[in-house]
Amino acid sequence: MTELVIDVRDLTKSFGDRVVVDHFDLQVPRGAIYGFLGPNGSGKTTTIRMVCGLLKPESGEGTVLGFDVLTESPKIKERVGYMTQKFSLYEDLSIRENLEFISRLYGLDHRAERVDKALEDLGLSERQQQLAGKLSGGWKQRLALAACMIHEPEVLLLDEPTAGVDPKARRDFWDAIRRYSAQGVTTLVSTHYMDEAVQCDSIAYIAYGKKLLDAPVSEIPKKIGLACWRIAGRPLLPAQEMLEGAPGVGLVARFGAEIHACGEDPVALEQSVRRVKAAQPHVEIEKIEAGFEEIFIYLMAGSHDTFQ
Ligand SMILES: Nc1ncnc2c1ncn2[C@@H]1O[C@H](COP(=O)(O)OP(=O)(O)OP(=O)(O)O)[C@@H](O)[C@H]1O
Repeated sequence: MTELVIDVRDLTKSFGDRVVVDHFDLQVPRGAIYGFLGPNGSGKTTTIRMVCGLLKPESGEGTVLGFDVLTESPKIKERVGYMTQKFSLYEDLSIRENLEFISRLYGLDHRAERVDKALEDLGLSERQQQLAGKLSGGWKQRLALAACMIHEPEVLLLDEPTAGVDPKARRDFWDAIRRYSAQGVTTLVSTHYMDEAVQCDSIAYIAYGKKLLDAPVSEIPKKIGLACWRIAGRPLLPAQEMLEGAPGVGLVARFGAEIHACGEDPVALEQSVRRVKAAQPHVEIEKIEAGFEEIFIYLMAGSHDTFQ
C-alpha cells in the first residue's frame, strides 16, 4: 500500500464567524509533489499551517508522518520544513552564517556538515561568504530553501515560494525540489504560476475554503471537461469583446495571435462562438481540446466554483 505522508480529513477552521477552511481532505503519498492552487484568500495558507502543526483545526482529524495533527503537533513541526510567503533571512549575515545560525537555533548536531550539504544541494557553496542582504531574489529563495532543509525534514511545505522570482530562478528552484522528491521528501506547494503547477504530480484546487478538485496533473483536463474553441484572424479585438461575458464563455484568453474561448457548457459556448463568426466573418473558428494551460487560467480566474 502507498504510504501517505499527509493524510488529513475534514479539516475546518474559522476566523470569527467566517469559515476559511471547510471540511478539507488531503492525501499525499511519500515523495509526491502536490500543487495547491486557488484564488487569493481561498484558504491555502491556513490549510498549510494546519498541516504543519502551527494552527490547530477546530474540527477534523488526520496525521502527518504518522503523527496526529490534533495532539502531536510538536513532533510534526520538528519534521517539516515550512517556507512562508515572507520568509526572513539575516541580511547582514553571509549565506553560510545564516545557515549556521539556523542550525544552532534548531540545536542540530554535525552543524558544519549539514551546512556544507545544504550549500552543495542548492548550488550555494561558491557564494557562501556573500551577505544575504546583497543577494538577488532568486538566490535569496534558494537560501530560504536551504534553511528549510537544514534539519533534513521529510515534508516540505512551500507557500508561494517563488513569488516575484524570474523564470530561470524558478526553474532552478524546481530542479532542487525534484531532487529532494527523488530522495523521498514529500512537498506541498501553493502557487499562482502555471510553470510551477505543471511541475507537480497532482493538484488540489481550493476555493472559498472547499476543495473542488484533486487529481494528477495529466488527468485534470479530462476531469474538468472544459470545452474550448480557437479563434484567429485579424482584427481579433472585436471578436474578443463579443466573446467576453457571452453565454457559455467562462474564459477568453489570448494565446499569441489567437484567442481561446472556453467554458463548461459546450452547447452555449458553441452558439456564442458561431455568433461571433457570423458577425465577424473574417475570423476562423475551430474546436480544440483544452490543455492544462487553458484549465490553469480558467481555475485561477476564480470565477467558476461549481464543477465537481
Ligand atoms: N489569523 C487570521 N485572522 C483572521 N482572518 C484570517 C487569519 N488568517 C487568514 N485569515 C483570512 O482567511 C482567509 C484565507 O486566508 P489564507 O491566507 O489561508 O488564503 P490563501 O489562499 O493562502 O490566500 P493567498 O493566496 O492570498 O495567500 C482570508 O480571507 C484571510 O484574510
